[in-house]
Amino acid sequence: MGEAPAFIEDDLQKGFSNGFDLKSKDATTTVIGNKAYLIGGADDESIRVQVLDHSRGGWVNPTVLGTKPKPCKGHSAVPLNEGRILVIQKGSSLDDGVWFLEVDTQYVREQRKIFGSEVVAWSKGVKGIAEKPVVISGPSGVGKGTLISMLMKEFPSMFGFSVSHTTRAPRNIEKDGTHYHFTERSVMEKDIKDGKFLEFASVHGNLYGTSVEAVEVVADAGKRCILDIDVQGARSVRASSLEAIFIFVSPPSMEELEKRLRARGTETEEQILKRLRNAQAEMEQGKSSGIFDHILYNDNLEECNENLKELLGLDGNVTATPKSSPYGVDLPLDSSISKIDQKIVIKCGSPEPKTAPKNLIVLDLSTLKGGAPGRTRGLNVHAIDSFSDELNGFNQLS
Ligand SMILES: Nc1nc2c(ncn2[C@@H]2O[C@H](COP(=O)(O)OP(=O)(O)O)[C@@H](O)[C@H]2O)c(=O)[nH]1
Ligand SMILES: Nc1ncnc2c1ncn2[C@@H]1O[C@H](COP(=O)(O)OP(=O)(O)O)[C@@H](O)[C@H]1O
Repeated sequence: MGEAPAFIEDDLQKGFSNGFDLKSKDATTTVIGNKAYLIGGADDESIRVQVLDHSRGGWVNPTVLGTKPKPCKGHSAVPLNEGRILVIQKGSSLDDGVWFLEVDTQYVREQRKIFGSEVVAWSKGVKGIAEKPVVISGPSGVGKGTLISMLMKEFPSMFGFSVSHTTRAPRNIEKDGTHYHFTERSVMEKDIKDGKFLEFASVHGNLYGTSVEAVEVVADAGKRCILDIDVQGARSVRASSLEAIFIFVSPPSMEELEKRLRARGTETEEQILKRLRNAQAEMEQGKSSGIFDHILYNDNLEECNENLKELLGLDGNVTATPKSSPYGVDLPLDSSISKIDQKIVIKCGSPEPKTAPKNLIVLDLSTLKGGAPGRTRGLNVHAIDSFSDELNGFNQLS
């Protein structure tokens, strides 16, 4: 950050004069350390990013991960720290226009090792913090799906289901996009390689996985996410940056588990035997791996449902967390931006108290959570006028 090193200035000049593929006049250049990040122009229907890396001998097209912003009518870019650039899209609504380009966060560093090349990752800025997701694991036939359905039926506005991807064939009653995203193995493998999955595992001979988007859309809807995933998946989530509550559902006995699995009547004999064999290992791992915060015994279904609600703090009078309301503010086309500590001030138009009483937008970044490959949550935004006491310290503003 700060002044660009002289060689970067040189290379930037060369980059432009060499006609490096920079078509947009709205592009910005942000220097962090020994690299410059050129943001602007369209690429695959998203904003293009190019990196000037002196140690690699010039401009490189990085692998761009995360959910990408659509091209816009210009943007402002502000380096926040060594790892992230704040990008504010002009002319969009505040709900859609605040983005973070991660250039050296832990996630980006990990992905750089995997790809063996330059990596940057986009993450959308979102208001409010999501409640901790609930991970539910347990052997096939123990009653996970039944318990989750009961919970979602009783608290429809509170919980949302993380719809996994799987390569297994749909059962009769299962709908694509509701129970699972049924998918081809080759497509899913490519998406895994492209970093679109939070976790994945091979279970009973099929590939299953939770996409980053599956969890984020539930949180976007202001709901608490429930994941029904196997023990390997739970272990991966435990090791990830997603903070969750981990619950293992245990059957009263292996005989009862077999009875339920057979009574459900959705698997062939061969599949049932495979699931029962895998159940042994899952039970051992579930009870001793240290992954799970709670073990729930599903003997009597009603009792188990009550115990699950108690674990989730739903046994008293509860009200759903209200969904955060949209900002209802548009980011101006013509604006200037200042940063002090963890606050950003966007100055819109002229500071006329009568005609533009709330002409400044303040983004408080001190409570940010999450990040690429998912959303960056906890953005705190409000509008003030330029005579507000809150501006003390924003001496860059004229
Ligand atoms: N790791 C992982 N496991 C999953 C995912 N979705 C489902 N599973 C697990 O895959 C296993 C098989 O699920 P399914 O085919 O629906 O059969 P069922 O458990 O017998 O209903 C279960 O243990 C699920 O919890 C996922 O996205 N990731
Ligand atoms: N406590 C219980 N007692 C008896 N049957 C149960 C109980 N819980 C679930 N079941 C039944 O067991 C079968 C397997 O349940 P399901 O929710 O599909 O399991 P999972 O999602 O863990 O594979 C279903 O037919 C369900 O109705």
